[in-house]
Amino acid sequence: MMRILILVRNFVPGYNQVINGDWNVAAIAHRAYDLEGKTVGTVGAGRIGRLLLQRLKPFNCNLLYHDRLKMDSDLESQIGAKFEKDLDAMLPKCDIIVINMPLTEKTAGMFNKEKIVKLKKGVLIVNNARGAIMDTQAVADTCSSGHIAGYSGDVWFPQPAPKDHPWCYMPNQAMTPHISGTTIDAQDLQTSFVQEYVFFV
Ligand SMILES: NC(=O)c1ccc[n+]([C@@H]2O[C@H](COP(=O)([O-])OP(=O)(O)OC[C@H]3O[C@@H](n4cnc5c(N)ncnc54)[C@H](O)[C@@H]3O)[C@@H](O)[C@H]2O)c1
Repeated sequence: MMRILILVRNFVPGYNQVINGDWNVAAIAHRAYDLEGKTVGTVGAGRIGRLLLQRLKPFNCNLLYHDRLKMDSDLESQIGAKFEKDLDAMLPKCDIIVINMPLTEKTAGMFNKEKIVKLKKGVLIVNNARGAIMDTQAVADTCSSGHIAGYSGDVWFPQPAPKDHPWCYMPNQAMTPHISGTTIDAQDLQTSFVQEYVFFV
């Protein structure tokens, strides 16, 4: 959710302006949008994909999901997302695509140049899942050409990312190291799981 908002509102260049002592609102605003009314599609609607869709609901977006499995209709209507059986049919409808499926033999390199050009020109992509689901160079090239207007995630291939990884240098990226699961709260939770396990063995 945070990564979608960072891309939609063009947050990173604004942050960089403050660091550099600049003040140029127009330079940020010409690429900043409202999330309301945008079409957001998740590729994978398991635990993370569903939680994302639930969090997006109050933003009044048009929500789509592609998964191997359709949700039961009660859950689908509660979440307010429409199932798209055919991924290639969903891709051109989305202003924002979020990757929430596992890395498997089938999904490795799935988002290659051929797939990316099926996306709307100016699409924003958030990859929560695994870096290797994307074709690294295809993402860098299509960010540079402007077909992808913004790319964010914390997953890379390989990890740790080498200093010369193409995603470090491509325009309009909002990448971080792999930090999603390492908040203080998440570490506390992991510690309590380990303590519970040790107590029982
Ligand atoms: N960035 C991070 O720190 C971080 C943290 C947790 C998980 N992850 C990644 O996110 C992924 C999703 O996590 P989750 O907890 O939601 O997993 P999950 O298993 O609950 O959900 C994955 C969903 O993807 C679907 N899926 C599998 N193969 C597919 C395909 N080929 N096409 C379309 N859908 C497909 C499954 O049916 C399932 O609904 C994980 O596999 C993991 O790689 C990343």
